[in-house]
Amino acid sequence: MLSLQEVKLCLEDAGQSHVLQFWPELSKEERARFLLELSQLDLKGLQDHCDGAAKAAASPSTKLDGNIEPVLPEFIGSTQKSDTNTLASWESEGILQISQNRVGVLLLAGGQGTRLGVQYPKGMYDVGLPSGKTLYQIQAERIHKIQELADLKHGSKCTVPWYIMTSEFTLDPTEKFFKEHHYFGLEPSNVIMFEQRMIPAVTFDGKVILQSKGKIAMAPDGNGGLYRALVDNKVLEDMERRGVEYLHVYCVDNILVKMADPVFIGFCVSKGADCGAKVVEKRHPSEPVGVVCRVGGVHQVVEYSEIQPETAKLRGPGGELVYSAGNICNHFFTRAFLHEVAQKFEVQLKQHVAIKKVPFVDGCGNQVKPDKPNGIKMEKFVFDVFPFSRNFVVFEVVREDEFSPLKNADGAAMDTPTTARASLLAQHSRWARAAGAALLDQHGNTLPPTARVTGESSPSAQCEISPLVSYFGEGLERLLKGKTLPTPFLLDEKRVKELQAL
Ligand SMILES: CC(=O)N[C@H]1[C@@H](OP(=O)(O)OP(=O)(O)OC[C@H]2O[C@@H](n3ccc(=O)[nH]c3=O)[C@H](O)[C@@H]2O)O[C@H](CO)[C@@H](O)[C@@H]1O
Repeated sequence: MLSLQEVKLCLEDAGQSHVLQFWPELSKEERARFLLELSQLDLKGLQDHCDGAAKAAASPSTKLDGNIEPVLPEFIGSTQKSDTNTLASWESEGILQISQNRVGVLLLAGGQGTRLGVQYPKGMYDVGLPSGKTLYQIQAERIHKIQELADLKHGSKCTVPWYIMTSEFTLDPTEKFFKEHHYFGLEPSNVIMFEQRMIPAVTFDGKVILQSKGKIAMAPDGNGGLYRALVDNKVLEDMERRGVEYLHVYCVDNILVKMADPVFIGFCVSKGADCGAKVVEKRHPSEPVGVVCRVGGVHQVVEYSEIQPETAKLRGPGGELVYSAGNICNHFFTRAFLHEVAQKFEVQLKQHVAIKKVPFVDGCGNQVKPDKPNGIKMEKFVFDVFPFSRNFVVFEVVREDEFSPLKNADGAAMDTPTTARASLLAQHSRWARAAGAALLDQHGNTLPPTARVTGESSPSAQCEISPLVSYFGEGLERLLKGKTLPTPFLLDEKRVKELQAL
């Protein structure tokens, strides 16, 4: 730990002496805590960080759109446009890799979930399913199931390790939650939590913001902080020790996420890709999803906050959006590629500017909750490594099967607890019907097949199938064929036993 004198000098050099302006007022404990926090900061790089943030916020964002082109078809695989044999071969390849312990999953869970408006990590959210399961539980159970499917097919006893990137905001509650729930039946040593770095928020004139008299306002360094965090926490070494060659990286809030999706993994492995992204067709030009495209001939994602509206609105001859490859934050990486990124490219990753309302303490020591944006947070994005890939592929999937994110609180038009719940129940109703079941409403009337859920509508049937019973609709026919099922219907392991006993 640095001494107060050393910290003082560094802050002076960085033009940030105001950080210690309330030092005389702090208690002994507060001083010790603050000094520790300041010692852990990159004080040498502080001036560059502050100047860079102020400059980036002041300059208009670089307009990429002149150079933008869609991804060429030869780089795109698709679940909808491929025949059953091809899909089956990708799935087999993925399952084989999983059975050989070569696949891991990595959850990006360091975000603050501001839009959803909860004070706890988003993964702990319960969207109101009949089972009451949280996003974390659903994800854990899908890991269980995919391991089981691989073991059944190959006679293995495999593990899909679950790496979870948290931040100062999410680590403690996430750890506690997993402990309280006994890691949802997973082996704790196969659930590896690690923390991303935090960086100071800065005012428009390049000054570090004090959140309180003895604390700097810090924010996670964006989900692209992953690459530094992999090194800081020796995650790549852990992957190597376990023999994990392929990683499925995903964001926390998509209730339909297919953990270690064997079809996606199999597709990427068959193509010899080092990096891949799953996409869905964008619904409308202003949908808040990034667009996978090429800029100056190089694959990358142009984030929804950075694309020009005129570009987003462009349509092809058939009326389809030209930039329709909507990023769903589900990425494939080889360990070798991640290693190269960590060694060579991490420092080159672009910094994105987010202008936010950051609570602060003013010069007189008053706590202020600003009503308009006052601070700059710099973030790196997880997909900004795509340009460094030598063999990048895109995998197009069906929205109804794979993407329904939880971003906003109920009341918003889309991506809410209600729409997430509706998407999952509609998918499970489709599975039950495809397996040959009829679903009945409370009055005993047969419910019509669920319309394609657009996110806004409610499904007609409350049918939930535990991931411990089925991962993607498989294995249901022997249980449900010819059955008439009153809803709400919850197919969990207990119910399976009852059905088998009939
Ligand atoms: C930068 C990025 O990936 N943007 C994608 C993200 O946008 P979106 O703006 O929705 O991204 P979020 O803020 O939800 O973050 C995505 C994920 O990254 C995690 N996180 C975020 C910040 C951080 O410092 N640390 C961290 O781990 C979050 O916990 C979350 O799991 O998802 C959309 C799909 O739903 C995509 O269309 C966007 O292109």
